[in-house]
Amino acid sequence: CTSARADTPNTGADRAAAPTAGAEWPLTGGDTAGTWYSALADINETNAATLGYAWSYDMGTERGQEATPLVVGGVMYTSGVWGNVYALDAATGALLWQYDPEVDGQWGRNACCDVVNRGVAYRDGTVFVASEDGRLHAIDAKTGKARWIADTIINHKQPYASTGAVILTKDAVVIGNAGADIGDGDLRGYISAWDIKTGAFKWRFFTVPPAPGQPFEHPELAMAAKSWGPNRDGRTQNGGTVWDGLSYDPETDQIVFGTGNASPYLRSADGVRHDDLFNASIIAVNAQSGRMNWYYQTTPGDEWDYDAVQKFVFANLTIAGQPRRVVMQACKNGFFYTLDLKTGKLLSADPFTYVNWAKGVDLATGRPLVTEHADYSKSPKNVYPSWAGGHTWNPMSFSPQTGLVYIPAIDAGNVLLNMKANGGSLTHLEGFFSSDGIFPDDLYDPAALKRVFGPLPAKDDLQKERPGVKLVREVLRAWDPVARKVVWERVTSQGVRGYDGGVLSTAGNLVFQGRGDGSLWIYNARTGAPIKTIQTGSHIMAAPMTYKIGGVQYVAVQAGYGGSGITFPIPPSSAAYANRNANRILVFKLGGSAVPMPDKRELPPYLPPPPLKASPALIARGEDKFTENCSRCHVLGTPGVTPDLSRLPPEVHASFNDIVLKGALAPMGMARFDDVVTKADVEAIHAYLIDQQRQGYQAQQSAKKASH
Ligand SMILES: O=C(O)c1cc(C(=O)O)c2c(n1)C(=O)C(=O)c1cc(C(=O)O)[nH]c1-2
Ligand SMILES: [Ca+2]
Repeated sequence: CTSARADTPNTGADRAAAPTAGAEWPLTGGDTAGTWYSALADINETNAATLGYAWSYDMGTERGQEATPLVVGGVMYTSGVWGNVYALDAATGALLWQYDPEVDGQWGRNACCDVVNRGVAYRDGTVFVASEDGRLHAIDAKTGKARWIADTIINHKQPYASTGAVILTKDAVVIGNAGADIGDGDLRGYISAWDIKTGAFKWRFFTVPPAPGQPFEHPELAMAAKSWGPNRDGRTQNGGTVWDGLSYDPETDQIVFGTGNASPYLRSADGVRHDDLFNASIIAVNAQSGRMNWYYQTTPGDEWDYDAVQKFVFANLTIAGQPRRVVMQACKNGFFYTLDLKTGKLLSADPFTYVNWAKGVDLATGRPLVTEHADYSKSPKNVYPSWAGGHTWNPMSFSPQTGLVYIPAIDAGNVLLNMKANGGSLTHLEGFFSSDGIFPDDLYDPAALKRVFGPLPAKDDLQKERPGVKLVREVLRAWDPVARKVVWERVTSQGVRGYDGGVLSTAGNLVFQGRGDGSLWIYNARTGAPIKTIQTGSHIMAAPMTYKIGGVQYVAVQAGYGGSGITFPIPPSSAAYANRNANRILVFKLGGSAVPMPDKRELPPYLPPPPLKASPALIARGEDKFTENCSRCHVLGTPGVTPDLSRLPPEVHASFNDIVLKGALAPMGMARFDDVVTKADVEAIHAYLIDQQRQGYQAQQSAKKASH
């Protein structure tokens, strides 16, 4: 079902490691090789300039959209926030059905980076999705009704979530999960396999060993346990979540996946950085047994949130004169890895973006040559890449036609600090443990951060490392995996993070990528010359895909801002700053029209704040507690993905304690926090918010007066 259609040229398919997507797009990544490449060439470099709007579908939500839709049998299947599934007529956009997994809003807290979902899987009339709460749903593709549901989470007290796309092996559905950045570091990452027909449990592979003294669930963990050093407590020192990048290679019957960071980041009890297997590793397991075939650790003793979960691409490459079937990854840690798919042998590891945490990778040992600069335990360091990664979940694309990999790279460092040692008022930050990683972007203001985080380096000093290059930017890079170098590149945003999109390439010699500013760019795949730009008015983070129905080739992409960007104010450059953050599926065709713009964003006015009698000390404590527990999702005084808490209406003020401590708004996704904040904390947070509202209200009233 994944073969290219006869009416489409497929010039480079000999270099692909799996049948290429054509009229249909049956897997999230287009094919089992995960190339995000299509053999369709009706839209090509000679006519792409006439590409325009065909149809769109408003998904009814306003958060991050990260999935790539599938098209099978004329129907588009895709997922949105919480794991909602949509089935649409792929020619018209008419909704056939929508499936709501009915996730308890309390689970929203477990998602470090928004309640996103990265896609569905399809086989023989059934659609599979992982909902945000880690349940696996098999849905009848005709009716949209559940066939079976399996709860894949082993411990509901720990902050597990699931955001990645599931994969299908010959007879199983395989699911990963998330949560290695939050809580106190108590959860263990794992993947699990479930019978594709019945949903019955088959096997589970843990990525880190159990606590010392506990029995190993499978033999690989005995070896992993030896790499943790003598002082691991095992209760809080874990990690290794598989939150994206699950791949299945039918030829070797292997599942290839990456594991997330170790948690917490700074956890060494004896001052020594231990490897801590299998954190930040690439692993291949036998799809039948779940037993490990090989592993390669990208970032031993990961202290930088360098999850190795970025999506994999399988390809046939000639390396050093030898034909090889390889697995490639542009890792969060800034290195582009090429490994032999069968054996896991490391073939190359080269920086595809600016890197200063390691000097390189020793190909003989496979180990990175970690620099002193990477050690932020004693003083803050601007470490490249940032915790967001040199490349993250946004799909890269491999064109077997050009032999190039198109990487949406994040060329940014982050000021990492040990909060316990830096003299700030805060020593713990939810989502970062006792570290923090601050982007030195155009808005970076060390003076404003000093009370809470302690002294931080001045921007001018950081700039000296790379004069003339913005400290935060995003760059689309065409990477030659054989010559191991950049062939062309385009800066897609700079100054502040653009949260630009994933990539699609096609046999029409085209590369498609959306940007945070709402534009969809189409490039010549060989040269990088821009062919066409379409303004959509919607922030695009996800990757486009393409399909053909009734003789017409379409390009589709999901739009919506959120993901890890939920933590920060929406950047003024984002389309979601000027316009409503409408979650839309946007579809294009040759000769199409202009895209209808979403409504303009309207900020609610500041209402008069409730009376406040609070000491400056209480307000400062409120700022600390807000930063520690609330700022992962909420912003103040500026557009955000979730409500701006400096503009609360009277009814929210009246029930503030019940919302935070009793979950009064849990059905809307605002979880209760009574296990981490006390009533006194909530009073302090509320005082801080009222004070923020007072400042906003006063500024608004003076502006009104001035304009009269
Ligand atoms: O370690 C983890 O469990 C985990 C999970 C997730 C996630 O599930 O979205 C992200 C991260 N880490 C992470 O480090 C990260 O930068 C990130 C960005 C995003 C996103 O969707 O934009 N998710 C995640
Ligand atoms: Ca992580």
